[in-house]
Amino acid sequence: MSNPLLEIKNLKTSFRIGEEYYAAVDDVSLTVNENEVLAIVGESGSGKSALAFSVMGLHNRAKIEGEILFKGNDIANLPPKKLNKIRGKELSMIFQDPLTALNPLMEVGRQIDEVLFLHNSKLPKAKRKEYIVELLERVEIPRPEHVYNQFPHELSGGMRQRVIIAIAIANQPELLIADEPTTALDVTIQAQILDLIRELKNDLNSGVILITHDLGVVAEMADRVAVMYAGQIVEVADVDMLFNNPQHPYTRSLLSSIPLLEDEQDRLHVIHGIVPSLKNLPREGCRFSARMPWIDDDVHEEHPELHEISPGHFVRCTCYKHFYFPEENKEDQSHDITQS
Ligand SMILES: Nc1ncnc2c1ncn2[C@@H]1O[C@H](COP(=O)(O)OP(=O)(O)OP(=O)(O)O)[C@@H](O)[C@H]1O
Repeated sequence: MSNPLLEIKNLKTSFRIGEEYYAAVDDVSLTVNENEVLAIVGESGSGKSALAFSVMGLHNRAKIEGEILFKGNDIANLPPKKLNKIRGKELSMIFQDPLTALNPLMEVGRQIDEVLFLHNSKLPKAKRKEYIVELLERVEIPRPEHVYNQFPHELSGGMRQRVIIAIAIANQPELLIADEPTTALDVTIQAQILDLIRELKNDLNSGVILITHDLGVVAEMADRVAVMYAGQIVEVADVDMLFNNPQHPYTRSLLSSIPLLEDEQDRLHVIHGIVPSLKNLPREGCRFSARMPWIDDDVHEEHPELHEISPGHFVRCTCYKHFYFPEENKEDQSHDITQS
C-alpha cells in the first residue's frame, strides 16, 4: 500500500468579491502518494490553480477551510514563518510562466542560490555554486557554468522552464506541484521537460500534482487523474480506468474532444458552453446539469456526492448512468447505463 504524502480533506478556498466570499474550490478531498503523479484536469476556471495555490499557501487573501495534511501535519493556514520552512524545500512548485516566475534583473545562478541558501544557510558559497552547476546539468542545460551568470531574457523558453524546474527541485522536494509546466513550449521540448519531471520524481520518490489541460500529457505522465469542474472533483480514477471507462458526462465530454487516430466514429461528441464565472457558479444540485439540458432533471442527485463505482474509481452524481451525447440516439444508450 502506498504512503499518503498529502491528504486534502474537504478543502474550500473562497475569494472575496464585493461583500461576499465565493468558493473556487468547494469541498475537495484528494490524496497524493509518494512516487505518484496525480493529474488534475478541467477547463479554464474549474479551480485547478486555486487548489494548487491553496496547498502552497500562496493565497493570502482567500479564505481557506478544511485540512491540508502534508506528512500528517495540517499546513492549511500555517503562519508564514512556519510555511516558509517547508515551502521551497519539502513542498515545491513549478510555475506556468517562466517569464513571470523568474526575476528578469537577476542572474539565473543567483536566483537558484536564493532558494538554496534559504534552507541551507550553512553550506559555503563555493559549495552552493558547485551544487547549482550540477543542478543545471541535471535539468540538461548546456554550458551550465555560463548559464549560471546569464539573465533569464538571454535564454530560450525551454531553457527558462528548465531553470524553473532547477529552482523547484533545488531542495529535493517531497511534493512537487507542476501547474501547466509545458503549455508554453513546443512539442519536442515539452516531451523533454515531462521526461525530466518523471525522472526527478523517481529519483526523489516525490509525489507530483500535475495540473494540465492537455489529456495527452495526462495519458503519458499520470498514475491517477482527478477531473475538476466548477470547483468540485467530478471523477477520480487510475489513469487507465479514466481513459478506458470514463463515466461522468464532463469527463466523457473532455475525452471526446481528443481526436483518436483509429477513430471509428465519424464525428466527435462535444458539449458546448464554458465553466461559469465564480460568482455565477451553480451551488445547488449537479453543477454540470446546465450544460446537458437534454438530460432529465430527476436523474440528478439533490446533493451530488462522489460514489465509488469500482475500487478507486469515484464519480459524482448519479446522472452519469443516464447520460448520452445529444448527437446520439437515446434509445441506443443501454451501454451507458452502468452499475452504480
Ligand atoms: N484571486 C482571485 N480572486 C477572485 N477570483 C479568483 C481568484 N483566483 C481565481 N479566481 C477565480 O476562481 C475560479 C477558479 O480559477 P482557477 O485559476 O483556479 O481556475 P483554473 O482551473 O486553474 O483555470 P486555468 O486553467 O485557466 O488556470 C475562476 O472563476 C477564477 O476567476
